[in-house]
Amino acid sequence: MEPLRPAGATPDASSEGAVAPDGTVSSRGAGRTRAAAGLVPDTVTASGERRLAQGSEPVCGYVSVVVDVPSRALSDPFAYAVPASFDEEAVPGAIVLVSFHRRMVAGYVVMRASELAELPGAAGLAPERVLPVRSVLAERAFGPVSAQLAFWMSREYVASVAECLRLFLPPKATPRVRKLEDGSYEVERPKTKEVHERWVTLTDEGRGYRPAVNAHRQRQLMEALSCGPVTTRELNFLYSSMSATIRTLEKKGIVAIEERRAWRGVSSEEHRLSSARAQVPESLTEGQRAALAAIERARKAEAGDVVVIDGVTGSGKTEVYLSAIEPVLAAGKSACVLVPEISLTAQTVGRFRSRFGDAVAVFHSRLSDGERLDQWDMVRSGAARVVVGARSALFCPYRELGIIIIDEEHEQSYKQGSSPRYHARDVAAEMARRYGCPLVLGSATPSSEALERCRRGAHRGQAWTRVEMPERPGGAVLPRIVVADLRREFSGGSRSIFSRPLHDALMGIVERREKAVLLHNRRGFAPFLMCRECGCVPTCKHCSTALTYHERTHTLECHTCGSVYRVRPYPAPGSRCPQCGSPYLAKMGLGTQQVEDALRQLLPSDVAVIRMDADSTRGKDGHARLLEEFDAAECAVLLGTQMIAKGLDFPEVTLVGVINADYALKMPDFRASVRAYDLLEQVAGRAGRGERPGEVIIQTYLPHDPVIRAVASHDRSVFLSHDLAMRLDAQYPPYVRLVNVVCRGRSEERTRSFANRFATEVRRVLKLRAPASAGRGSGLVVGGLPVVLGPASCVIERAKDRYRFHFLVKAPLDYDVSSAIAEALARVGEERGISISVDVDPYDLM
Ligand SMILES: Nc1ncnc2c1ncn2[C@@H]1O[C@H](COP(=O)(O)OP(=O)(O)OP(=O)(O)O)[C@@H](O)[C@H]1O
Ligand SMILES: [Zn+2]
Repeated sequence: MEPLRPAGATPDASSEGAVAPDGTVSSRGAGRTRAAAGLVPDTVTASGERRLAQGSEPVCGYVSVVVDVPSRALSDPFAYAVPASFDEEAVPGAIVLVSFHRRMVAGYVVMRASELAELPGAAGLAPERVLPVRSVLAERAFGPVSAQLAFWMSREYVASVAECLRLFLPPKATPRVRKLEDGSYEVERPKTKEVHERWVTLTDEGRGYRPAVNAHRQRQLMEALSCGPVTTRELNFLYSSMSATIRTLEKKGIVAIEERRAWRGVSSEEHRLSSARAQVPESLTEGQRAALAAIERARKAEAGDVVVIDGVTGSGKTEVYLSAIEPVLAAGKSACVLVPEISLTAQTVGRFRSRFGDAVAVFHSRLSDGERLDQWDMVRSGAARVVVGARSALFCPYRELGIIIIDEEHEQSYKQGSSPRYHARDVAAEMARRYGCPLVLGSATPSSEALERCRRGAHRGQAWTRVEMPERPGGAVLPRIVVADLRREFSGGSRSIFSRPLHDALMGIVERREKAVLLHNRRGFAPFLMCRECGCVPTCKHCSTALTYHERTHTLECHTCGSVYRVRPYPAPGSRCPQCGSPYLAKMGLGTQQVEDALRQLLPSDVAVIRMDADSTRGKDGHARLLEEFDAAECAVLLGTQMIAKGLDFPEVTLVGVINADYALKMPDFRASVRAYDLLEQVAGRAGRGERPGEVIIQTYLPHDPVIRAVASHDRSVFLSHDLAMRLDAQYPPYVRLVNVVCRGRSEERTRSFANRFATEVRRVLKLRAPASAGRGSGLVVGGLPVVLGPASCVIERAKDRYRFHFLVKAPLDYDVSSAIAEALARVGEERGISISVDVDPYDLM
C-alpha cells in the first residue's frame, strides 16, 4: 500500500504563544459618542421631506446617532443636536437625516439626553461643534432593548452597529440618501404602501330592517351581512356591483362603512393537507408533560433560562410548543417561533393557525414586500402575538416578548450567511436574557453546542436544561433500520442504484399500496474520491477532513491546511485505493433526475413518483403543490434532497430509503458527520408515524461508520462518543470557539498578502493580550491560549472572479475572541479591492 504524499504546502504552525511586553492595548470604546466632523452640506432637496431644520433654530437636546455608512470602523455613535421643531420625533429608535463628513446620510438615534455631556463619551465635546439633526425620516422603528441588542451583536459578530440595527427596521425601510448631480441630496423612501379595506357592518338599527319584497339587491346584502361584517371587495365579487345598494342602505343608517388596515399575507387559503391541523390531543405523553413543566419553571423564573427538548422524531414537539404558548398569550405577551425556512409550509403554519387563528404572523422568503410589511405591522400593532418564521423573525417589533421557541435547533439555516453573521440560537439566548423570558430549543438531534451547555448546566449566566421525550405518542414506534452494504452489492455484480433490500421494500410498498420517501442528498456536494471496493475516502494526513478532488489538476486537496496530493482516479491506469490497493478509486456523483428515471423504470405506472429538489420546487407554491400531490396520491414515492427530511408528518409513509448515505458523510468539514447523522436520523423519522410500523433502508459503502451504526441502533451515543472525542482531540466546537476570516480580492497575490498581514496582526493582538503567566509555546486551546491556523486557500478558491483566502482562530470558550479580531482589523485597516468577512462561530468553512 502506497500512501498518498503531500505535494504542496504544509500546515502553518507559526502561532507560538509568547509573553507580551505590555499586556494592554487600547481599543475603541463601544458605545462612545463622538462629534461628526464636517460642514453642513450644500442643500437638501425636500423630496419626501416634510421639513428641514433651519440653521438658526434653538436646540432642545442631544442625540447619539449611528450613521448608516458601509464601514466597520464607524460603529461608534456621533452626537447631534436636536432642533426644537424635532423635539417630539427625534427619539431613540427614530431614523434621522444628518450631515456627516460633508455629505448627507441616514442615521439611527440610539440615545437622547437634554445635555450634551450626558451622552456617553461626549463629555469633552464643545456644543458649538455639534451639528443639528437635519430631518426626521421615520418615526420610532425599534425600542431600547433592540438598540442594546444591536450593540451586543456588533461586538459579538464583529459587524457595524448600523448593519445590526437594520435587522430591526420594518422590511425595506432603510432610507437611501443619494447625492444628485447638482450637489443636492435626495432621500429615497421605501415604496411599499399600506392597503386599506372598506368593511360593511349592520348597525344596531339595521338589525331589525326588513327590505321590501321586490328589493332583491337589498335582501342579498342583508343576508350577506347577517353573519358579520364583510368587505366591499368581497361583496362586489360575490354579487357583482353592490356599491349602489350599500350607499342606499348607508344613507338610511342600516349599514355602516368602516375603513380598516388589510393584512396581506394572511391568506385564508385552504390548507388541503390532512396534517395541517393541530387538534388538541386527549392527553399528553409523559415526556410532553415534563417538557411543559420545565418551560413553565423557566417562564416563572424570568431569568432567560433555556430548555432543550431532546425529543425523538414524531414525539410531539409541536404540541409542546403550542401548549407552552398558551400561558404566554394569557399573560398578554407575544411568542416568537423560529422554524427552518424549509419547514415554513402549509403543514407547520396550518398547525399554529388552527390553534391560534389569524393572530399568527408568518415570515418566509416567498412573501412579497407588501405582505412582509403587513405581517411586520401586524406584530407592531399587537394584532398578531404569535410569529412563526425563519431566523429574521427574531427581529420583529414584539410587544412584550414572552417566549422564544426554536424548532430543529440544530439546523444550519439559523446561521446567517452574510454580515452580520449571527446565529439565531445565540441571539435568541441573549434576547431571552434581556427580556427575562424562556428560550425553548427543540430537536430530535440537538446540536453538540446545546448538549454541551446542558451538560454544564449553564452558559453565559443562563441555566440550560435538557428534557428528554423518548417516545412517540399513541403507541407509534420508531422504525426498523436496515443497512444495505453497497460494497457487497458491487462485488456481487450489481450496478443498480437500488440495492436488493431497497428494491424489495419498494415492491412491498407497491403491493400494499403505501407510501415511501427516498432521500438523495447532494447538498454542499464537493467532488471526492471513494473506493468502490472498500469504501475508503482519502483524508488529509494533518486534518481529519476528507480531501476534495480537483479534476483539472488531478489532485486531492485539503482545504483546511492546504496540503495537496497527486492522484489518479478510476478509470485512469494506475488508479489505486490508498487503503486496499483496488483500482476502483472513483469520482462520486449522481443526480436526483437520474434516480427519478431509474424509479420510473422500476415502478408500475400507477405509482406516483414525485421529485422535490431545488429545480422542481421553483415558484411560489412549488413545495406545497408537490406535498399536496403526495398527500392525495393513493400509492406514491416522494424522492428528494434534504428538503424532504424534516418535519413532514405523513402517517401513511412506511418506508424511507437513503440512496447513498455517504454523500452526506464525507464532506471536507469537521461538522460533516454530525450533519450526516442529523439528516439520516431526521429522514428515518418520516417512517412509521401512523399506526403501521415503518422501515428505513440506508444504502452505504461505509456500514461500520459510527454515524450509520448510531442511526441503525437508535443510539445516538454510538456516534456522539466518537464525534466528541474527535472534536476534543482536534480542538473544535463545542470545546472551543472558532472564527473564520475570509479575504477576497481580484488579485491573488494582494489578497494572499493581505490575509497574511491580517493573520499576523491577529497573532500579535492575541500575544499582547496573553497573561504573563502563559508559558512560551503554549498552543493549547482548551483552557489555554487562542491559536491562528493559516491562511490557506478556501475550499472554493475563487468565486465570482475573486480569490479567497482564509484563516481560522480557535479560542477557549470564555475568551473574548471577537474584540481581539476587531482590534486586529482596526490595525490592519481596510484595503481597497479586498473584502473581508469575519465569521464568528462559523458553520460554513468552505
Ligand atoms: N399527546 C399526543 N397524543 C396523540 N397524538 C399526538 C400527541 N402529541 C402529538 N401528537 C401527534 O403526533 C404526531 C407527531 O407530532 P409532531 O409532528 O409534533 O412531532 P415532532 O416531535 O415535531 O417530530 P419531528 O421531529 O419528526 O418533526 C402529530 O401528528 C401530532 O398531532
Ligand atoms: Zn489538512
